[in-house]
Amino acid sequence: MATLPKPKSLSLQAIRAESRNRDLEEKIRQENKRNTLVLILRFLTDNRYTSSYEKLAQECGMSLKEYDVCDNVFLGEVVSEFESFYEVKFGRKPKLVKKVSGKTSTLAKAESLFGGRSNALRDAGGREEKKTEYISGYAKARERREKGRQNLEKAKRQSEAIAKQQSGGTRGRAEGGDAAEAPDEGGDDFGMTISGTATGTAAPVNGHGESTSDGEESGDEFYNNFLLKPIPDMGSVELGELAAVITRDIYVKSPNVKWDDISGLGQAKQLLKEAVVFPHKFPHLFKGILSPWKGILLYGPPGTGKTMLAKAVATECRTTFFNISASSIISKWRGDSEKLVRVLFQLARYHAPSTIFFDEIDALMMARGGEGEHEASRRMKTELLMQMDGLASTQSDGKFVFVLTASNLPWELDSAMLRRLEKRIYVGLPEREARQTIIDGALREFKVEAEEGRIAGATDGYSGSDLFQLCKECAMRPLRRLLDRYYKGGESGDVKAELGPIEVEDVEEALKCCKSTGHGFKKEYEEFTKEYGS
Ligand SMILES: Nc1ncnc2c1ncn2[C@@H]1O[C@H](COP(=O)(O)OP(=O)(O)OP(=O)(O)O)[C@@H](O)[C@H]1O
Repeated sequence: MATLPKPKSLSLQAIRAESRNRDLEEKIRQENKRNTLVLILRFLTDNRYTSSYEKLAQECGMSLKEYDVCDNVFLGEVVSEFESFYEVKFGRKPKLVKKVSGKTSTLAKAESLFGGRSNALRDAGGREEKKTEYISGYAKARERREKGRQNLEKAKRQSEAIAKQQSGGTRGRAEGGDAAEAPDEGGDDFGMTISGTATGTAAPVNGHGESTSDGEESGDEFYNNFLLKPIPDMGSVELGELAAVITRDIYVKSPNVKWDDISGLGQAKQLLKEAVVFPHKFPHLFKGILSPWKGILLYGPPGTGKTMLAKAVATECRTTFFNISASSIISKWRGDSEKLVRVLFQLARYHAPSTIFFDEIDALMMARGGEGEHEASRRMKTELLMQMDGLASTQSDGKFVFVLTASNLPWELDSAMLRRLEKRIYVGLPEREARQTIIDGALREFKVEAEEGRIAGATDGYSGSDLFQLCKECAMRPLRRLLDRYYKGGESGDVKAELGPIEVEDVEEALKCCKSTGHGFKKEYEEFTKEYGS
C-alpha cells in the first residue's frame, strides 16, 4: 500500500454540507414534479380534456384551484423550447413515431409529430399514395441513413479485402472489391417507422444512422448516440405488452464497465472478445468454420465477476444488449414465459446485432424434471432451445444475435442447453495478484497503515465481491470514529475533524468478521471444467 494516493479529506463540515445538499436536491425534485403536473393540468383544461383532467387531479391529489400557471408558460411552449434546444444540440428535431400495423404505407412511415410530417399526398381518388418528398427531419434522417449505408458498404469492402489477404487468396483491394449487400440498416421487418438506430456490423453506426468517419467508435460514443427503434407491432395487444416488458431490459445507457475495471480473468476477457466483439468488427473473418459461437456460458462461484464481464461486453461490443434476469422471467411470467422467450428473440432479431444476456440461467434451465415438471416450464425450455437453434440462420444473414449466460451451478443445467452454449468459460476466484488489484482499487482513496500485501495475502478463497465487502468494512472503521466525534460534539463540535487512516487493527478486525463466501463446490467446479470447460 506504499504507493497509495493522498487520502480523501472528509470533514464534519463536509458531511453537513452534503446532507444539506441532498435535502435541497430532493426538494427541487418534488417541486419539479409538482410544476410538471400543474402544466399538464392546465394543458388538459385548455384543450377541454375534462374527464382526463378530473382523473389526473384525483390521482395526483392536486387541482388548478390550488395551483395554476401565472407566467404564461404553457406545455406547448415548453415542448417547442425543447425542440429548439434539441435541434441546436443534435442537428435535428426530436420526433415521436407513429406505430402502424400490417402493410405499412410510406405515408404513415413518414409521419411524426415533431417536424417529421410527410408531404405525401393522396391522389384525387384517395386510394393511391403518392410518394413525394418528406420535409425537414425525415428527409434529413433519410439522407443521413443513406450516407451511413454507403459508409457501411465501404467498411465491409475493406473488411472483405482483409479477409482475402488473411486467407491467402488473391490480394484484396481495400476499395472497390466485390461488395456484398450491406446489412439491412433499419430492420424494417415489423413495418415500423424507422428512426435511425445503431445497427450494422462491419462499421459502427451511430444513433442517427451515420457511420462514424473512421469506422471506429468508442463504447461511450455508441451509447451517447444510441436511439432505440420503437417497439414493433407484434400483432396483438398481449404480445405488444410482452415486448414492452422486454424492451425495458435493453440497455440504452452504457453500463460503463471497461475490460480494465475487471481484475484478472484474462482468458475470459479474451474469449468474450473473440466471441462478440471481433465478429462485429470483422464479420468477414468469422465465416465457415470460424463462424461466431451462438452461445457462451460464464460459470463459477458467486461474486467472481460474471455480471461485470457481461457488462463489459455491453459497454464495448456495440450491439443492442438485452439484460435478462432469468428469475424475473419465471416469477413474472410463469404461465406466459414461453411466449416471452419467443418475443425476446423476435425483438433481438429486430434490433440486431444483439446480445441477450441471461443472468442466473440455471434458474431457468435446470435439468428437466420428468413427470413432476410443470408443463409451462417444459414448454418454455423447449421454446428457448428452439430459438437458440434458429440463431444459426440469423448469424448468416448478418442479423447477428448472440446469447451470453451466467450460472453458479452449471452441472444442474439441462444437457440440451449445455450443448447449445458452445463455449463454457470458468470465472474463478481471484489469484493473489488480482486480489491485490481489487483491494488497491477499492481503497485507493484511503491511507492504509497495514503492512503492504497483508490483506491480499490473508484472503485466499475470497471472491471479488467478498473483497469489496472486506474493504468496505475496513473503510467504515475510521468513518465510525469520525461520526462518533461528530455526535458527541454536536453541531458546535470539532468541525475540522478529518477522516483518519485505516489502522492496522481495523484491517485485522475486518478480516475476522468478513469471511469468504465461495467455499463450496470446489470439486464440482473442477469436474465440470474437466468435462465441459474451454
Ligand atoms: N474480477 C473482479 N474485478 C473487479 N471487481 C470484481 C471482480 N469480481 C467481482 N468484483 C466485484 O464484485 C461485485 C460482484 O461481481 P459480479 O456481480 O460480477 O459477480 P457474479 O459472478 O456475477 O456474481 P453472482 O454469480 O452472484 O451473480 C462487482 O460489482 C465488483 O465490485
